[in-house]
Order: sequence, then C-alpha cells, then structure tokens
Amino acid sequence: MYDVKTFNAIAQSGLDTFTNDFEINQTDDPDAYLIRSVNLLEAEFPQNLKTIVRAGAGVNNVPVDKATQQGIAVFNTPGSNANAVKELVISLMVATARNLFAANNYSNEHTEADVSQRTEKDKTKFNGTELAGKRLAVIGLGNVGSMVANAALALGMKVIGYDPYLSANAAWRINNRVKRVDSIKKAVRTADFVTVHVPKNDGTIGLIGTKEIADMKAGVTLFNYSRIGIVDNRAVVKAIRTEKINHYCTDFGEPVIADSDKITITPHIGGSTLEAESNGAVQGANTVMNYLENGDTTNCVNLPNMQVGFETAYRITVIHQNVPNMVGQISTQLANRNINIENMANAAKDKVAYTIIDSDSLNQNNEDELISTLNDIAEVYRARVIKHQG
Ligand SMILES: NC(=O)c1ccc[n+]([C@@H]2O[C@H](COP(=O)([O-])OP(=O)(O)OC[C@H]3O[C@@H](n4cnc5c(N)ncnc54)[C@H](O)[C@@H]3O)[C@@H](O)[C@H]2O)c1
Ligand SMILES: O=C(O)CC[C@@H](O)C(=O)O
Repeated sequence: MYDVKTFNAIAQSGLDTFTNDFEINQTDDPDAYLIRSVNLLEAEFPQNLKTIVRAGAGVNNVPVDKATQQGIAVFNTPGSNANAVKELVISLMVATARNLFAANNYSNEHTEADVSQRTEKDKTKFNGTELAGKRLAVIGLGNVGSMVANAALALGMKVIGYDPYLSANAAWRINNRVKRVDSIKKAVRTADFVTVHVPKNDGTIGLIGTKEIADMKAGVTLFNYSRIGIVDNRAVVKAIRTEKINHYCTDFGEPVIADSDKITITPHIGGSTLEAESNGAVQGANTVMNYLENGDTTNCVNLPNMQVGFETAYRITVIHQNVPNMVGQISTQLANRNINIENMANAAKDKVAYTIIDSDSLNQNNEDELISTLNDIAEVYRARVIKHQG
C-alpha cells in the first residue's frame, strides 16, 4: 500500500483515479505528495517520500534541487490547464479592448429611471477597439503560449512569438502563421498586446522590466498569467503613469499594483476551471501511480524521462549522479549477489542520471541488504525495489 499526501484541493476525479493500492492522507511519512500551489520551498521532506507531483504547470513552489539530492522525483502535469489560461487571457484581451470593467462600473453606478438618455451620451467614453487586425506578442510558446497564439490568429490578430528554448514537439503545435522572432525587443516593438507564458526561474525573474517596457509601443496592454516577479510590477506602475502601458492584467496581486483602474488583478485563477482541475488531478494521480509502481519518469522535471516496459518480477531503480562508472558499480553489486539482469536502461539529464534494472532473480531475502548497499554508494541519491503488480 502506498500513501499519498495532498496539501491543496485536488479534484475528486483525480482522487478517484487511484487504485486500491493507494490511500490518501493516512500517514505522516507518505510515499508521494500530490500538490497544487502549496509553498514547499522551506519544507523538510519525510524519509519515505519518493515523488512530488504538481497538478499543474509551475514547479517554482518546489525546491527541485533539494528534492533531487534526496532522491525525490518531481513531476508536473504539462498542458492540463493550458486551455483554461488561454480562455482567461483571451477574455481579458476582449474585456480591456472594449473597456468592459469600466462600462460595467458605470452601469452599476447609474441606475436612475431616465438612464437611457444619459447612457446614449456617456457611452462614447467606453468606445473600444477590436482585436482583429491588432498585433499580439506572445513571450513563451509552450502549452499556454501556443494556445493563446493560435486562438489570437483565429480572432484575426497578427501574432509574433518569442521562445528561444522551444522544444521540437511544442513547435508542431504552433500555427505557421505565428511569426517567430529571436528577441523580446523584436516581438514587442509593434505589439498592441503583450502576453507572457514562461516558467518562473532564475532566467525569467524580471524578464519584462523597464527596458523591455521601453521597447513596447505606447498604449500597449500587458498580461502576466505566468508568475509574480516575471513582470516587474514597479516598472509597470511607472509605465502606466506615463501612458506607455494602457492596461495591465495579472493573476498575481501585490500592494504596489493595487487600486488602479488601469490594472486588473485576478486571484491566481488562470487554471481554476472544473475541467483544468480535473485534468491536472487525473494526470497527477496517474503520474504518481506510474512512478511508484513502474518507475516511469514521463514528465519528470529533475530526472531523464524514461518509459521501460516492466515484464520481470522485480525492478530496481537508482537515481544517481551523472558520473562515470555508476552502472559498473551498481551491476557489480548485483553480480556479487548472483542476481541476473534481464534488462537494463540508463539515461541522464544534466547532472542527474536514472538507471532501471529488471530482474527475476532478486528475492525478499536479498532485497533490503542490496538496496542498503546501493544507497551507501556516495553518488547514489536513492535506490529502490519495485515488485511487479499482479
Ligand atoms: N495563472 C495560472 O493559474 C497558471 C496556469 C498554468 C500555468 N501558469 C504559469 O505559466 C507558465 C507557463 O505554462 P505552460 O503550461 O505554457 O508551460 P510550458 O513549459 O509548456 O511552456 C513554457 C515555455 O516557456 C519557454 N521559455 C522558458 N524560458 C523562456 C524565456 N526566457 N523566454 C521565452 N520563453 C521561455 C519554454 O521554452 C516553454 O516553451 C507555468 O510555468 C506557470 O508558471 C500559470
Ligand atoms: O493549482 C492552481 O490552481 C494553479 C496552477 C497554475 O499556477 C500552474 O502553474 O499550473
């Protein structure tokens, strides 16, 4: 039996996905965390914890390097909420272009009986613009950015994209009418709307600041539905004062941007739809089960992604440093115990490697001692044995 700890509301459809071999929130030493936005950056991890699965895209709330050092595999559920973010960003583009929030406030303030005459005079204040024919710059063309770009094209916009790290797979998703450029400056300089869809990491904090805003067209509308800090909110406030930025929409409020009718703040609801929460929870539950029961690392962010068919009675998985002679050291320990290797796979991602060894000749008598010996190898972060189900 495996135990899974949840810290946030995980959709019931996800919890229902777990088989009877999994229980939820039953111990203080779980095998897996299935989380959303809980901040684990200062957390101490229990000894038994083998995986942290983020139902959602951003893993900036997880100390990934620390998890790696402790042999904990970290996953996300890419794309599970991308459509929800796309719809929210597109709706806010329409809402800001048509001054919907100000128009709604006006209508709520003027409820007198003869309002219709006044309305006809006042409505010119809320004249808007259409999206068709306008230019949108999309910074980051992954799961969310590619969907926003394609939807904007369908609305008749001209779309310019910037993403220097775009994977080949992601590139297939992008309509070939999205013009790709090689700098933020080239992307934003003619754009009426700029939207940012990148992960938060050391390379993206302050990605859009004073300099990038200076490169934008006067009157631009800017969106940050990625994470707080990727857009420099102080620079935004200054640019709103000089009318360089016409409107700013973000999912991440902080005092410096409060109380401006030129700023629309939503409370981190980009992925908050029934569909997205269900997608993330179901995908997350399957990820937990696949890793704990098979050692599968699809969508792992700190280990190489490996899927190896599991046909033998036992599987030994080892997370270790990506240094010479690791496979040699591991297989020597198996040979010393007369354990035959039926199948072996190894791959590396940056400084970390993952080895999967399948065997029929391991047994309960030598399992604990073998794992303890493998874990004692200085460069090994975690070795474990998985018994074939069924
Ligand atoms: N508001 C919300 O509720 C919500 C929901 C989903 C995602 N997000 C945030 O949005 C981010 C993006 O989500 P996604 O699903 O599209 O992720 P993704 O990983 O599919 O795409 C991110 C893209 O950003 C690109 N990128 C990385 N660094 C870049 C840089 N310096 N300049 C330009 N592009 C860069 C990557 O190459 C990748 O293609 C997430 O990491 C998360 O922080 C927020
Ligand atoms: O869990 C959420 O509600 C937010 C998810 C979102 O920020 C993400 O990174 O996927």
